[in-house]
Amino acid sequence: MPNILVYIQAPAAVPTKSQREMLTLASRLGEVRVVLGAPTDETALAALTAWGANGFYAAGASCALVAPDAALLAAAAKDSDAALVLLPNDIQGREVAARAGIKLDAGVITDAIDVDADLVVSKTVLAGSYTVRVKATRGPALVTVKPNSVELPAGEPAAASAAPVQVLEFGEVGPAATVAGTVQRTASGRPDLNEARFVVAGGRGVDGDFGPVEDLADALGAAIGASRAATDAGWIDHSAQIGQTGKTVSPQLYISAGISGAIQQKAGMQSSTYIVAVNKDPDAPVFEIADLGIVGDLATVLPQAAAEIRRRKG
Ligand SMILES: Cc1cc2nc3c(=O)[nH]c(=O)nc-3n(C[C@H](O)[C@H](O)[C@H](O)COP(=O)(O)OP(=O)(O)OC[C@H]3O[C@@H](n4cnc5c(N)ncnc54)[C@H](O)[C@@H]3O)c2cc1C
Repeated sequence: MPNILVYIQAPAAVPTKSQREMLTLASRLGEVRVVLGAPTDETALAALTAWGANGFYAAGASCALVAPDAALLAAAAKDSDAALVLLPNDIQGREVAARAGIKLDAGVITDAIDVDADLVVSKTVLAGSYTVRVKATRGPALVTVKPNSVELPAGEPAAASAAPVQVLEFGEVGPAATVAGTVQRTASGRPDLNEARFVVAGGRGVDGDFGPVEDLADALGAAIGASRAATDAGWIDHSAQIGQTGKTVSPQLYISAGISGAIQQKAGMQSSTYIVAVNKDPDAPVFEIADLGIVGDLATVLPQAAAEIRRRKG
């Protein structure tokens, strides 16, 4: 059985969905060890063990920055003779993969949606228009996995006591930077946009009022996204931007409201499983990729949808 490493950037008492997906995928393929990107406690270690970790690698000194995390990951890959390393497909995961790839002279594959038993990786390319199968020709393959790609087992895993932690020393990693303080972001109560199963996104068509988008998102339990026109207008924070210069999401359901469907917007959402578009212009390009298109005013359509969802939920 090959040794597989999973990089867990921020371990917590309840692993995030994308962390659980990486652990589920890794457990299918081999013997799993987790590389801890930040110091943590017994509760988080026990939760990760329940999801399949057989051991942990931690840094002698505090990590949480890309340079030391990449050094720790490379040291762990050498120590475990790993055949595969899974990382999140976000900015930090990709950067750690790239830096560790250079240290290990190993192949880096991003945007993965699956890995088979021969460690052949399926990944989406060209804004989700194609799926290709690729294999690293050198080194442990460093693979960043897109959220919502791996089906989780039904129910919670049985509780487990924390697997052992091995502390690795890897010397100076410079440039000299350290975390001077940490402030946790105030939780919005909505799912994280990167890994949400449902996303409702608004564009210039909301005309400054994200109320209907927020209301539908809350009825569905969805995250909120936006086009660049909406974030540039200051109607919503830039962290909500989806597209070529924003986030890439692939939820099971993406509801696009008042967004024309420019190529740069499609680049961030085209691989969503089911796309619903609401636009008052029947010729809007977004309808070309929509599974369900609704021609209408979002200020009318979205509240109706939210009310019907709430009625059905009881
Ligand atoms: C290098 C580069 C990078 C870019 N990166 C991104 C990116 O990451 N993400 C991104 O989104 N864009 C990006 N853009 C911008 C992109 O080209 C578009 O300009 C942008 O996506 C348009 O946003 P929009 O669809 O909200 O606005 P518009 O194109 O103005 O479309 C608004 C739509 O709302 C509809 N509408 C209006 N009122 C209503 C209503 N009441 N009800 C229903 N529908 C209504 C209209 O019919 C129209 O189709 C980038 C551009 C460049 C050049």
